[in-house]
Amino acid sequence: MDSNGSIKPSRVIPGPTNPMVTPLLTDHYQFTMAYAYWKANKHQERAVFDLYFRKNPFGGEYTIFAGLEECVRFISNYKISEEEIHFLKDNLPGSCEDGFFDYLRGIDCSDVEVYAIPEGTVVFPKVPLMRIEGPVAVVQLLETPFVNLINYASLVATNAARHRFVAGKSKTLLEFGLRRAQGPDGGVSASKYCYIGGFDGTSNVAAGRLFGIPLRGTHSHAFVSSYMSLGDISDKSLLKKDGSSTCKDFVVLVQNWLNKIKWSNSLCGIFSETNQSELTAFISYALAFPNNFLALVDTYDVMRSGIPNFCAVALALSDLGYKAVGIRLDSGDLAYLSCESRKFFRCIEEEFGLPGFGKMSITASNDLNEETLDALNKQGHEVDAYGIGTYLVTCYAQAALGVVFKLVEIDNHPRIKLSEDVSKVSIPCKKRIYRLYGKETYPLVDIMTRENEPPPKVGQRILCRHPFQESKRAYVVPQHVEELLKCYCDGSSGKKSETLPPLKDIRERCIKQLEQMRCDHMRRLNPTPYKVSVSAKLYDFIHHLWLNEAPVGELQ
Ligand SMILES: Nc1ncnc2c1ncn2[C@@H]1O[C@H](COP(=O)(O)OP(=O)(O)OP(=O)(O)O)[C@@H](O)[C@H]1O
Ligand SMILES: O=P(O)(O)OC[C@H]1O[C@H](OP(=O)(O)OP(=O)(O)O)[C@H](O)[C@@H]1O
Ligand SMILES: O=C(O)c1cccnc1
Ligand SMILES: [Mg+2]
Repeated sequence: MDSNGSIKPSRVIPGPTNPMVTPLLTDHYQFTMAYAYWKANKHQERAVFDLYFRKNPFGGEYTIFAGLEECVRFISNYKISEEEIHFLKDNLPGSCEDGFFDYLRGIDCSDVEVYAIPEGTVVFPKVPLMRIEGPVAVVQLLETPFVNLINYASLVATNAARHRFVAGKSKTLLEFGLRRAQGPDGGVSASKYCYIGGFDGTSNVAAGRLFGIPLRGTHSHAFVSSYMSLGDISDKSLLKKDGSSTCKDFVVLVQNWLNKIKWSNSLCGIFSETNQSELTAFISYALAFPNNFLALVDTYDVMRSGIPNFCAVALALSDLGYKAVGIRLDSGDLAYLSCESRKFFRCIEEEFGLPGFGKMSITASNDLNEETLDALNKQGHEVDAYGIGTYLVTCYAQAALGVVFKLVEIDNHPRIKLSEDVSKVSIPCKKRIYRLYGKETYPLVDIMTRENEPPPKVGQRILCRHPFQESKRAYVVPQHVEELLKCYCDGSSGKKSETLPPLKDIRERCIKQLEQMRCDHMRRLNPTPYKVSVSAKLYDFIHHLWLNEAPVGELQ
């Protein structure tokens, strides 16, 4: 790592985060195909594969590309162990010759070139996110793990970005999904990629340690209901924040405040007796964390118990020089309850002359998703932070991104995959991708060209064609041209490869990228599709190859 935390290509790149990511984490057919290539002495033919997806998820018109670092870590450490070779021998047809296993033993991916769009970039359908070039048998073995590593990562990062879009820039977003995620890898991956997508923190301690994501959390209903009465508190003393003296009985101080609130001018009549087990839990938590007091206020009754109890403890803490953090609401009408809680806090601020009390932080949770966040915005609310779990990490609204890995060239021969469904026809050739920016600062169109075409130039008009629809085309005079595919693994070609940036930089890139998109691509309802095009030369070539490969039908 250098001083910015970047991993230099000349240094050792660590293995994948998940130790389950090994050469065997692939489909059986990749090994049988590898054997058939080997048997036909075709295994060393140089193949180019594109990894891309066909449709943006969640009914949107953009996707966040994520998972690249794990792919680079995987192939930089690729080695089939002796024990794995034995397993393969036992599990491939007995007719497989020993020479094949010697070949597998020698594979290390050092001859595989990986070009990719930087992780955290906003990307679009059909555009290769990664271009993988190497011996056909080897690249074929990489298909399944690469698709696996990109699919969920990009899906959940996009989901996070969409939640951020609805919540707004100023809100704190916390990922609380570990318990509901699809297994341990789902949980840890969700924390990593939601952070990239714009979340601020996670409750997942393992993810905090692995990736340095800020750890955040409150407490649960079980903590509140585990206390019975004020008698549960044995040590009632609390040292003042400045260390000058100790309050011998913090419980009495809290009780006095509760009484004052109850009979105050502005709050009189809102509540009578609050729940004493809840009050005990809050006091206990404040004694443990006087600097970080945040209370879950909905266990019994938010306005008649949770909020007054919280305020009494916060005011007592304030007497001793501490500043409470705020509350969490986890049920009921979150718009209404957040507004009522805010009113209560403001009354306290005014009544007792405590500047800042009205701004106490309000966190909301409970089955939140894009729709509920949108509904809260429409109704008006006072929530500062959201804790989001199930809908976010399980990608409840869409289960998979549908990433594919298609052969586009072998031994310098461009290849195409045809389909009845035009959207499924692959775009042949080893390609370069450019993002063209217009007069305003936002991107206008992505254009794919053949590898050896001259790149688009600033100020020079270029024809951008829809890859399959003849009539859809436009001239563009770019004000800025960005080549998207960068070299991450040089395949021993000696080309300069990119460093793997730290997670924070990927997150920042993602946030900046989203900010520069034209807003009609981003809106939730009927967003405008972003244009993805090919050069005139590539267009002609696609259709030439298409005609060449498609058999002519015969009508009878
Ligand atoms: N103001 C609101 N507008 C729209 N949806 C809301 C609003 N407030 C909360 N919600 C959502 O409504 C749902 C309420 O869930 P549910 O009907 O299970 O009640 P609950 O509040 O969880 O009750 P309990 O926890 O007492 O069973 C949650 O998905 C929550 O995110
Ligand atoms: O609601 P999610 O978006 O999944 O966010 C995480 C949830 O997990 C916790 O409670 P849990 O759901 O385990 O219990 P509860 O529903 O009984 O509060 C927390 O209180 C949140 O409600
Ligand atoms: O810290 C929290 O409040 C939390 C963590 C995980 C799930 N639900 C809530
Ligand atoms: Mg819940």
